[in-house]
Amino acid sequence: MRVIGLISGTSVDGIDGALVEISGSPGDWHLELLAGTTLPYPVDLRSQILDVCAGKSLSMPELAELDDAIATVFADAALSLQQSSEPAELIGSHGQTVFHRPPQNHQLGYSLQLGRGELIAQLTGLTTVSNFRVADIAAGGHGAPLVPILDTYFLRHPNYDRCIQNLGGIGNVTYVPKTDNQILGWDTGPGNALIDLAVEYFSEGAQTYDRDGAWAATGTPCIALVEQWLEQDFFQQPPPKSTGRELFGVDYWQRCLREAEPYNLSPADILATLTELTVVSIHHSYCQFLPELPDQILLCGGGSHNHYLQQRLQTLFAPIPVFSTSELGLNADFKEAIAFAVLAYWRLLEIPGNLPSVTGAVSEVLLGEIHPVFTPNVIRSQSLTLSGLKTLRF
Ligand SMILES: Nc1ncnc2c1ncn2[C@@H]1O[C@H](COP(=O)(O)OP(=O)(O)OP(=O)(O)O)[C@@H](O)[C@H]1O
Ligand SMILES: CC(=O)N[C@H]1[C@@H]2OC[C@@H](O2)[C@@H](O)[C@@H]1O[C@H](C)C(=O)O
Repeated sequence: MRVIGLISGTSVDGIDGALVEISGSPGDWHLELLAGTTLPYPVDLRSQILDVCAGKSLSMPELAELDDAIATVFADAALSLQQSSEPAELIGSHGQTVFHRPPQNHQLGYSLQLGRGELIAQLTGLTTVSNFRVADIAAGGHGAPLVPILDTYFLRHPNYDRCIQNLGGIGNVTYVPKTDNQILGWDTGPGNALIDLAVEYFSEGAQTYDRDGAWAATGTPCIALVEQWLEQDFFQQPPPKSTGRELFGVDYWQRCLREAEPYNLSPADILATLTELTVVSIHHSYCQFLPELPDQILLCGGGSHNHYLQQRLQTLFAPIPVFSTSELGLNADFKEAIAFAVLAYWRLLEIPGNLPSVTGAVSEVLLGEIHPVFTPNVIRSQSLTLSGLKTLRF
């Protein structure tokens, strides 16, 4: 089946879309990436989303308008993906996280993704699965990270214990041992979110990220500050754990800037220090929470293009090799989008998509809500599901 996966992550840079041909059966899935695209958000919409992530209040009508504006851009990404390829049959849309609160004590977590699936279905004419995190949260889990199940199926190696490290706005790891031992995974802390905020501040809005890590590479990290920041509770907390811009967002960045003042650091030094926080927090969490260090570290997400960050990881983890999932055939830029295509497909097949050993949920659950396409007097998705039933032996 040809499925489109869509996501905008915590960097809020735009919608990553992947058109994927999925075939096979449980235990023997096959994936082919037919097309990938990144559609940047319109500047105004991006700044509205970032304001909401930073705590700005919205009235209910404003919330509805924002939800639909995001859904419309997601639908545009799905439509543009099909312009030069055969049409898709299904969409899995993660949406845009604007608020994430992990579960605490006996209080359920809360995670809100905007860009409603029913509007994407209407605008694209394709059945759309969305709201992937809520079922895991209802089962007591964090609802994140969800991509580890994809890593498990597609990146397990018989001879190597692997860590797959995503470097998005937030960083997260999947530990895939060579044996049938338990898969582990958690959010490691900041990925690029603080680096992006610093670049935007120091370039007075002219740049939004440190391309290839070139700016940070001209600075020197302040190790005393990194050690001070690493003492924070989140880094010491054992998995399951998840986080977001609520913690590693604007307030955190402003605190970093204040705490850097006594050290008289240049912008390049501050960028190198924030990059070092990402690197050291990853190393610290592997050393603390893995049964043993892996044989290989595979990078994905936009931060895998940051050469300085990659070199610092390589130096800290030497002699463990650090390289991109793209080198193994799983596109590092579209892996998350691919994952939501796969999860949508599994939702139709009624295959659970969460890993309780990662999210902390009490059980496996079906992820995602199915939004059919309603045309006058006909529910289009029924024919899709019925033909699916035949070929997939529902
Ligand atoms: N060439 C590059 N050099 C350095 N950094 C880069 C480069 N390309 C992308 N990035 C970084 O990657 C970020 C986007 O990464 P990605 O799209 O994986 O994040 P995301 O999906 O929004 O986040 P998350 O995975 O946390 O949900 C950008 O904000 C930027 O900081
Ligand atoms: C709530 C939320 O959107 N979490 C994101 C975020 O970005 C990276 C990390 O934190 C990860 O836990 C998750 O996204 C990916 C797609 C996941 O669920 O695996």
